[in-house]
Amino acid sequence: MVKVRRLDIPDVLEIVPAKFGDDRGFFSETYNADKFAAAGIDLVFVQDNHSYSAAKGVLRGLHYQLPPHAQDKLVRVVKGAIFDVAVDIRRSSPTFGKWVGLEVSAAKWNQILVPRGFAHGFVTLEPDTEVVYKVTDLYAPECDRNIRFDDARIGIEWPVDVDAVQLSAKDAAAPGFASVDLFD
Ligand SMILES: Cc1cn([C@H]2C[C@H](O)[C@@H](COP(=O)(O)OP(=O)(O)O[C@H]3O[C@H](C)C(=O)[C@H](O)[C@H]3O)O2)c(=O)[nH]c1=O
Repeated sequence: MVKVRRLDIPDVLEIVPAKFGDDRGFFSETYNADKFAAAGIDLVFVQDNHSYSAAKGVLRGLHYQLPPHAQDKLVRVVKGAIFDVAVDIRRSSPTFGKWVGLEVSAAKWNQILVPRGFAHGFVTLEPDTEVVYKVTDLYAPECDRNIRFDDARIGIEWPVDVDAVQLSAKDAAAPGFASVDLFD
């Protein structure tokens, strides 16, 4: 049984797979193509990613890949917790420029589906956080783009002190929303 909930931007989904506990621990099918398709998530994933962030307040994003290598992302947290954000960057969308956020954590055992056409980012809420995610297209650096996490036009309400986040050099130098390549 896979529970699926549409977030305020309905293309972005929260997924909670079943978790079977016993006196040894637990077992969970964290992805099952048939069960996810039956729940409306009919995607073919071609790459798995795993990132570890040592500190609370590590912020990765906002990132996306342009077509022809746009990626849908199925994100979950195997240790710790993140505040995950998806930003609609499809010009033709009624929610263009809008963002939605969700706490994703090992404790909640939830996942977020961030479709292609969205910029993605997260900030860690705990130290030693490990994020694993499946993507529907391979890494293509030439199509990789980023947007400033604190762009005022998007107005993401990060639940951390944004003056104290830890960024990669690439993300610290990211352009503003007004000057990036978008989706049609
Ligand atoms: C994304 C990616 C990166 N890399 C290499 C490139 C760099 O040498 C190194 C770190 O890459 P980056 O700093 O882009 O990693 P993150 O800041 O965690 O970026 C990711 O985090 C945000 C939240 C995302 O949604 C994307 O999946 C991705 O952009 O891994 C690869 O070899 N393959 C890949 O698919």
